[in-house]
Amino acid sequence: MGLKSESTFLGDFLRQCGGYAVIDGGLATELERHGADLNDPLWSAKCLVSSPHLIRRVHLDYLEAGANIIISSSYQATLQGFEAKGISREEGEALLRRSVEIACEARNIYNDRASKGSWDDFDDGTGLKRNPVLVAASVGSYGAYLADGSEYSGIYGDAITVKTLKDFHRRRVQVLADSGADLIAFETTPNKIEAQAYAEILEEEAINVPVWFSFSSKDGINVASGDSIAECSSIVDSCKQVVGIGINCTSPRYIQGLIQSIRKVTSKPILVYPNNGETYDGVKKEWVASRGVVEEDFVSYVDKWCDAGASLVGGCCRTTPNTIRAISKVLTRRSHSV
Ligand code: MET
Ligand SMILES: [Zn+2]
Repeated sequence: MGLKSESTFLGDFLRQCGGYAVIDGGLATELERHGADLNDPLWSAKCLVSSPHLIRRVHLDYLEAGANIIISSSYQATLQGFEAKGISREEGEALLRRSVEIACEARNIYNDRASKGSWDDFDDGTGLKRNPVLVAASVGSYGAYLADGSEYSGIYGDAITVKTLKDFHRRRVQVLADSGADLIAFETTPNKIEAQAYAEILEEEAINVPVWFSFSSKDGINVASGDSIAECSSIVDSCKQVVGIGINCTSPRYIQGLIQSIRKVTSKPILVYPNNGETYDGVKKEWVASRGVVEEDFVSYVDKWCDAGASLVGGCCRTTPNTIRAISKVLTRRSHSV
C-alpha cells in the first residue's frame, strides 16, 4: 500500500461504513468468559498456542454483533514473552502471523455466511448485506509484556528509554506489518516515550501499512503516566502512517474530555474503545468492579463521544458482543442521519 492511499485509508473506509465504524469489544476478557484461563504472562496470546478455535469464535461473535474492525490476539504476544516460555524466535514469529490469520479466517467465515444470506435480518435498509471489515494487528505496550498492569501506570522506571523500547518492539512491528493485516493497532499506550519509540520505528523501518494509536488514561486529562495527551497525540499525528488516534481501555466517564483534547491537535479520525469502567488490579490480576458502568450506561455515552469528534467506537476489557451490538445500533442510526 502506497503512502498516498494511507492518507485516505481510514476516511475511505469510514465512508464505506456510512460515516461511523464499529470496533470490536474486549478480546481477552471475552476469551475468559468462554472459560479460557489467561492467568499467564502471555494473557490472551496463551490461546494462540492452546485454543486458536476459541479466538476465532470470539472474533466471529464480534463480527456478528456488527464490528467493522476486529483486533488480533497479539496484544500480549511478544517474541520476548514467547522466548521466556521456551518458544523459539521462528515459532514466535509464526504465532504472531497466526494471530492475524485467525482474524482473517473469522472474516472469511463471516463473509461467506453473509453472502449465503443466512442472516436475513442483517439488511439494515441500505441494501448492504454485510459490513465491510478490517483486520487490525494488535501491538500491546511494553507494560503489557511486563504483565503487572503497568500499561495502566505508564511507569517503566529509569532504565527504560526510547532506545530500549525500540529494541523491544522493532521485530514484532516488522512481522505484523508483513502479516497481511489491514492495519496495525498500537493499543493501551501509557506514556510519551513509548509513543516516541513506535513513531521512530515506523520511520526507520519505513513501515508501509496504516497504523492507529490509542492511549490509556486514568484521569481523563493525561495519558496513564501523566504525560500530556495533546503532546502524545501530536507526536504520532506527524507520522505519515498514522490514520487514526484515540483512547482504549479507559473508563467511559473520561472519554469525552480526552476526545476534545485530541481533536485540538489532529484532523485525523478519532477512535475510542473504552473498558467498562472497572479497574485492573495488577497484583491480584483481577478487575475490580467498584466503579464499573453497566451496559446501558456505556451505550448512552456513544452519541456524546461522536458529537465530540469520534468516528470509530468499540469496547475494550470487560465489554462483550452485547456491548458491541448496542454500539452498532447507535452508529447505524447516526450513519443514516449523516
Ligand atoms: N485488544 C486487547 C483485548 O481486547 C486490548 C487489551 S487492553 C488491556 O484483549
Ligand atoms: Zn482493555
